[in-house]
Amino acid sequence: MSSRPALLVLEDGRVFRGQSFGAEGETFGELVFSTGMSGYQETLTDPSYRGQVVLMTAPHIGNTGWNDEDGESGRIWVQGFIVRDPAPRPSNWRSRRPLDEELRDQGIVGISDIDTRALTRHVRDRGVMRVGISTDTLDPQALLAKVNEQPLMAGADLVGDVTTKTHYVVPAQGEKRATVVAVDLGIKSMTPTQLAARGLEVHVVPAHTTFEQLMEYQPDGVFFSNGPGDPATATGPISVLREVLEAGLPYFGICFGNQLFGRALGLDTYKLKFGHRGINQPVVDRTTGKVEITAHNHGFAVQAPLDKATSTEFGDVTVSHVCLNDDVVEGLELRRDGDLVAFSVQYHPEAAAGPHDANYLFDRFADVLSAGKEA
Ligand SMILES: NC(=O)CC[C@H](N)C(=O)O
Repeated sequence: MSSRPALLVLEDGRVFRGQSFGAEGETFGELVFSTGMSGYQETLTDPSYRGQVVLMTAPHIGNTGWNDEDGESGRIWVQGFIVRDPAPRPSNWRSRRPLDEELRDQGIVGISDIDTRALTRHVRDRGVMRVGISTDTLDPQALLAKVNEQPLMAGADLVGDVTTKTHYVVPAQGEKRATVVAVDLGIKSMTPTQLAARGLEVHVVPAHTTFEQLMEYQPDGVFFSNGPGDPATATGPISVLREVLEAGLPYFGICFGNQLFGRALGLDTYKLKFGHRGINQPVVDRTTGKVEITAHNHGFAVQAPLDKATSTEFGDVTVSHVCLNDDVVEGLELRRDGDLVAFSVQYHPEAAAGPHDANYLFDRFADVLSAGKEA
């Protein structure tokens, strides 16, 4: 591992000095922290982290190395990576190479050996902000000047960077129950697999697909994935989603797909002070009162009244799930004449990395699709 010095400067001028970790060079982005004790490979490869520099609050990172199975996509998407204490040697039967080597191969600039607890507390107090990490510019004022030139996450339209260029099909496993179009706003590889495991034939399509193009696949329902950036900028997918709801097609959305659902229904989204990122966030299902431990990665959220339904042109929308830490909206349900027609969650039922408590939501979508086909 390199012992070259690296510098980290926050947009408010706070400075941390550490060691180069991963690639050498310079990088910028929005600094966010993840509290997951495990799952760094999934975090690094989650397309929703486009534009962000991720700090792991767990101090010892890299223990299980890098394997060929746990990636959520074909590459690392984070803009930079911050750890306290990198494991010098991976130890796991699936490990193919050390994390540091993989970061270097993919050109991801990181920093280690800094007080990640102090940095996390700073972000919790002041809110997320832009950051720069460099092994080249070791003068804080010079790096700060560059940090201040970077774009903000509010207003960032990043879906075009991560979406698939072409349509592809993930065939249904077992007997086919229905056809789904999954709009890729930054989809993770295991999400279509989870849908296919419920007997759904999944057509994954680029983010800019129009309603007419999407209907050519004759879907029984539509799915919108997770994705990076500010949901307010995704005006194209939002208007497609309004057409989907207008046509009465069942809908399921995850994370960004929850935020776009909210916006399609006329609700607002807003930026959280420091977001939710980790794999042990408690969420209550307000219908059953059951608590789920869930995986989160979101910096924006939907604004909706918790205690009453909001009537919209498409039906009545209610908040189905709420985060027990801070009452943030974590799920929405749209009913027409009492029947569930569309729903979404702000968290990650695909559970990569993370607990499987919320896996039932994929079953729920398959059931809504089957009910729609019978009607
Ligand atoms: N994982 C996601 O889909 C993230 C959605 C959005 N970019 C946010 O930060 O809130």
